[in-house]
Parts: sequence; structure tokens; C-alpha cells
Amino acid sequence: MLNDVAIAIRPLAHHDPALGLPAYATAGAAGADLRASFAPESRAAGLTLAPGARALVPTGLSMAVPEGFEAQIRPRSGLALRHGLTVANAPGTIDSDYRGEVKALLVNLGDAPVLIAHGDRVAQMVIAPVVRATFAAADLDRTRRGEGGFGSTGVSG
Ligand SMILES: O=c1ccn([C@H]2C[C@H](O)[C@@H](COP(=O)(O)OP(=O)(O)OP(=O)(O)O)O2)c(=O)[nH]1
Ligand SMILES: [Mg+2]
Repeated sequence: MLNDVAIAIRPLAHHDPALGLPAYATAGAAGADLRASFAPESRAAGLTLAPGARALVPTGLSMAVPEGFEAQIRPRSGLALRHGLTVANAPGTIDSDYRGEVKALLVNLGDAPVLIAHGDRVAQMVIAPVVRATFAAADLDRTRRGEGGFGSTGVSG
């Protein structure tokens, strides 16, 4: 396991230092939890997502993911199970050349409003290696599958 990837993180002006930096909840966690960090004037109210609504939730953090890696912003299963709260673009992609604020694009797929409070762990971030390709126009080799897809091999048996 690659576990020595150092990532520089720059807390932004509206980041609440009390929230700390992304952290792994257990020794074997794949994802580091991300907390909602609202500007001081919005901290008391938080953000309420109506059913079907989505919002960019600020983390107050910018970071420099090393070249050759990405950060994936993924849902937390507990929030998805309890509230239908998930990441609309899961997995969100943080490019290694992005220096803006990391935000979680959350959507409420449940049937009740969901309150996102300041400091809540709203998503998790997985660091993953990236393979870059070169793309070239060419004729394609023949395969047994050919153009079959989207259920062409059936469901059972
Ligand atoms: O969940 C996300 C997804 C993206 N980003 C930031 C970091 C990422 O590097 C940048 C661009 O993301 P993406 O490539 O997914 O969006 P796009 O719609 O293709 O925008 P762009 O044209 O800026 O690449 O936005 C986030 O903060 N959170
Ligand atoms: Mg893009």
C-alpha cells in the first residue's frame, strides 16, 4: 500500500482551525473525512438541503495533490443510508493542478430536508494514483464482445 504520499494543505480564510485537517477515522480507513467549514456568518445556521436539492459545501481547504495522483471526493455511506445525502458527481475529482477550494457537491436524494451543520463530516477523500494515456486514432482489433454491451451477456446463467 502506498501510504507515504504527503499532501500540502492550505487552510483558507474562512476555514475554522478548530475543525483541523482531513483525517482518517481509523488506522485502515481508505478515505480521510472532510468537514463542512462555513464562513463565520453562516456557521450557526449551517446549510439545509431540501429534498432533491444540491449544494457545493465548502471545506475551507485548498491542497496540492502530487502529480501522478488525484483526490476522489466520495459519499459517506452512513449519510446516504440515513438521509439519502450523497455526492452528486461521485467520485468527485480533484486534479493535481487544482489550487482552489476543495468542495463537496452534495445532493439530498431523501424525502426530508437535511441539515448540514458546521463541522459535520460530509464526505471522504481518497487519494489514488492516476494513469495518463496517449490517444491516437487507429483501426481497432476484433474481439468476441465486439460492439455488444449494456446487458448483451444477459443476467443469469
Ligand atoms: O467534487 C469536486 C469536484 C471538483 N472539484 C474541483 C477540483 C477539480 O480539480 C476541479 C475541476 O473538477 P472537474 O474536472 O470535475 O470539473 P469540470 O466540470 O470538468 O470543470 P473544469 O472545466 O474546471 O475542469 O474542481 C472540487 O472541488 N470538488
Ligand atoms: Mg474537468
